[in-house]
Amino acid sequence: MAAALAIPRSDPAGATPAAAPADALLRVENLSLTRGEKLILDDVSFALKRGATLALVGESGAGKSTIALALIGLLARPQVGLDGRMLFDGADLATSSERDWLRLRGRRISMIFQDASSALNPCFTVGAQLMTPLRRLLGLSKAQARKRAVELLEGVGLSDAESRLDAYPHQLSGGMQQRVMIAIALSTNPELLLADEPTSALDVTIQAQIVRLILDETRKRGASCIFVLHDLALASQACDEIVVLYGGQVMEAGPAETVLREPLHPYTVGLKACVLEIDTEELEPLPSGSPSFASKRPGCRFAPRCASALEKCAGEKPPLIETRGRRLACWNPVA
Ligand SMILES: Nc1ncnc2c1ncn2[C@@H]1O[C@H](COP(=O)(O)OP(=O)(O)OP(=O)(O)O)[C@@H](O)[C@H]1O
Repeated sequence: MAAALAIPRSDPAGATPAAAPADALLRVENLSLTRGEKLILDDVSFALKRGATLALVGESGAGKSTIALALIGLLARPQVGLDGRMLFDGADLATSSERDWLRLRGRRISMIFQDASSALNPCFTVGAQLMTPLRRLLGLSKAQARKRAVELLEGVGLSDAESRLDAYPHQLSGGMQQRVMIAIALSTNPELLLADEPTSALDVTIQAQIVRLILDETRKRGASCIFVLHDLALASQACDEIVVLYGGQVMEAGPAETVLREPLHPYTVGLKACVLEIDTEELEPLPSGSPSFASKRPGCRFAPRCASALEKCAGEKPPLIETRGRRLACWNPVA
C-alpha cells in the first residue's frame, strides 16, 4: 500500500509555498474549459516551480486528464472553449499555435500516458519508436540515436537493452512497456513531464518502482513533473505540491505534507479517509454522487455530497483563499 512506498520528496525542506512562486516554470491562471454546455474546468489556478513535482488528485471526472491534455496541446479545438492562461516559461500555452506546439510538444513538454500498451504503436519496434524523437527532434544520426536509445533503456532499468530495441511492444510486459514510454518521454530532456496515471494499468507490485523511476529520472534532469493520481497518500509521498480537484474546481492546494497531515476541505478529508492504512479498522467511503458540470450552476460543486455544507455552499461559489499554508475554497472548512 502507499504507506510502505517511502518515496522521498525532491526537496522536503523547501516545500513550494501555496502562492505562485517567483521561479515558477508553469503558472495556470483562472483556467476554465467548456465542452458544449459543460463547464469541465472552472477557474483552475496553480503554479509549479522548476524542478518540483505536483500531483493533481481527485476522483474520476474531476478534470485531471483534461488539464494534462491542455498543457500538452492535445485538446481537440475548437470543440473546447478555453479561458484563462497557462504560462509556461512566460509564454501562454492557451494561445499557442500549432506551429508553437511543434516546438514545444515532445521537446520541452512530454507526457506519459495511462496505458503504455495503447500509447505505443504495435506495428513498430521499440527501437523505431525511441529513435524517432532522437533523430527528428534532436537531429542525431542513426548510429548516435541507436547508442542513445540503448542508454535510455538502460537508464529506465530495462535489462538486455540492445536486443529490446528490436522487440515489438507486445513482446514486453506491461511494466517494461511503461519503462519504454518513460524513456521516450524523457529522451528529449523535457523541462516539464506530465504523467497521467502512469501506473494505473500496472500490477500493484511494480507501481511504486515506476513512480520512483519517473521521480528519479526527472530529478536527475532538473525537470518538473505533474502527476495525475487518484491516490492522495501516493501523491503526498511522491510530490511536493498537491492540487485537489472536484468537478473541475480546485478544492484545496498546497504543500503535500501540509494538505495530507491537516486537510481542511471536507472533500480532502473524505479522500484521506478513503486511503487504506495497514492498521485501519475499515475504509470510510465518501457519500456517493457525481458533480454536475452545468455551466451555470452556482456554488461549490461538492456541496451536494458534503456533510458540512451550509445553505450558502449551494448558491455561492467559495473563493480560493490563502489560509494556514495552503489555498482553500470552502465556506465551512474542517476546524
Ligand atoms: N472527449 C470528451 N468529450 C466530452 N467530454 C469529455 C471528454 N473527455 C473528458 N470529458 C469529460 O470531462 C470531464 C473531466 O474528464 P477527465 O478525463 O479530465 O477527468 P479525470 O479527472 O482525468 O478522470 P479519470 O481519473 O477518470 O481519468 C468528465 O466529465 C468527462 O466526462
